[in-house]
Amino acid sequence: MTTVIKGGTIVTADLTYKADVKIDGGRIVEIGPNLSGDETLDATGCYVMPGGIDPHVHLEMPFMGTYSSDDFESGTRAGLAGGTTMVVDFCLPSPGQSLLEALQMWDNKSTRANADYSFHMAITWWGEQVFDEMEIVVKEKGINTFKHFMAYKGALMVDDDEMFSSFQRCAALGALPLVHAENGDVVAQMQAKLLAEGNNGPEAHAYSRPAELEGEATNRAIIIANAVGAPLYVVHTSCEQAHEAIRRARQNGMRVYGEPLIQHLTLDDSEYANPDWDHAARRVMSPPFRNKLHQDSLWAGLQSGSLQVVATDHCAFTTAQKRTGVGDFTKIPNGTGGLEDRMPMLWTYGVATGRITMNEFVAVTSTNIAKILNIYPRKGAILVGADADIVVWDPKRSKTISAASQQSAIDYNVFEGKAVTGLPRYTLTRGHVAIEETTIKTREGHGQFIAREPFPAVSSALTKWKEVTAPRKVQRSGIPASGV
Ligand SMILES: NC(=O)NCCC(=O)O
Ligand SMILES: [Zn+2]
Ligand SMILES: [Zn+2]
Repeated sequence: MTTVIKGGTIVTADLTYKADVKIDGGRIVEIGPNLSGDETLDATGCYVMPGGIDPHVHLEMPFMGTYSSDDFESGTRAGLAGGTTMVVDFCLPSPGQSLLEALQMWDNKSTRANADYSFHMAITWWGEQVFDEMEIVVKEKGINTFKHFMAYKGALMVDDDEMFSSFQRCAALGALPLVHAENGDVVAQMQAKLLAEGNNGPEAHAYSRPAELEGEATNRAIIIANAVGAPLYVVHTSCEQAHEAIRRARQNGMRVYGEPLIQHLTLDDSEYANPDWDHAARRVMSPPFRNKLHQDSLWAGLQSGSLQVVATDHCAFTTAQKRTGVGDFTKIPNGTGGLEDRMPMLWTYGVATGRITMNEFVAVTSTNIAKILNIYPRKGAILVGADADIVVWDPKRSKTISAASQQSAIDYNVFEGKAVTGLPRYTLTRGHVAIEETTIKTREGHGQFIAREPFPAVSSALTKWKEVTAPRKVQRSGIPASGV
């Protein structure tokens, strides 16, 4: 059966034009005027864009003694409702656990996904087994990205030694290292000091993770990546200090990418001063929300191209889960939701305000990350042959965000009460119409794992450059006698 999206304006990262889109077998088969098919979707007054890709989500994540409450079913349903057609989750081996064994656990969890997905592999410890299994992960399991937590001391954190070894292995395999950049040692000390001083509320979470600690760690990760000749992707870049490090590295010719979150772009640290403990705790995430100057920096990065991707780090915990940390902020599970709201919030606060163009919106919500993850143009494109992961975006549809009507499994929404204009009329996942305005037609299990090849071009360029600039022993004909 063929489907035609008719009467809309196609908006991609670099083009805006009027055309119909014909879909067959889950792929785009024709783009042009006056197309017809078995089924027609009316896109009059709408923009036809690549579905969003959220490269940073944690569905059913085991973390801080509990599991994040959205699983692959509710999480991908929430994503589709907001125009996101693919997510990338993080496979997290426990320290000492085989990467392949952990991957099997993540494979089991993801079978209920409504939309396509992929995994990043986390490096949570280092040894010969990890070194060997990284090759299998890249060459046989279709994963070309490895995540490193520079925070969460005593849990997921790795040190500089481990990062250097892992980044080196990434470079050799043509894989991309990712970092959560915060100085975990100093954060741990600051947490202990704040608690000892009686500062145990959710606001102390923000005090314990100042922007300088993110900037320092971002810079450190960049320097390590550069030392081994690896590219680098910095997740949830939240502040000017981290952005500055990324900007400087890029100006110096390094392949470093930065990913602000929609939460950091639109919500600020005044939330932690709320007298309602639940309100503040629901917004505890790492890095924490920052002030408006940092927000301006992140927006400027998206505008100028020094930051490339807007994600959510969707990691949703219920109020009951958050309350584990009453009396001790270090026990509040870190994470917030955002999958359903990323695209409408970015459209409302980005495109509708004139901060970014429609084409830039497409670039930062899908095309750039599709290229970074090496899945372009299968994903992130409106092109013949691409997967029909499409959002028919109605710039006039509006709503007020509310937990009462959201798809996420949790009982609140950090964007509660925000009025957004710009919502999906239809969201298609490989040709299946999963969302028709407020009607949910998702199919559990429809989502497929998207394998990602390594990056031969980037890694061979960096390796070549490393070789050209490598330290060389100076050959000397005569060596003077020692002076002693
Ligand atoms: N960000 C956060 O607070 N929770 C999820 C885990 C992570 O990405 O650090
Ligand atoms: Zn993180
Ligand atoms: Zn995360």
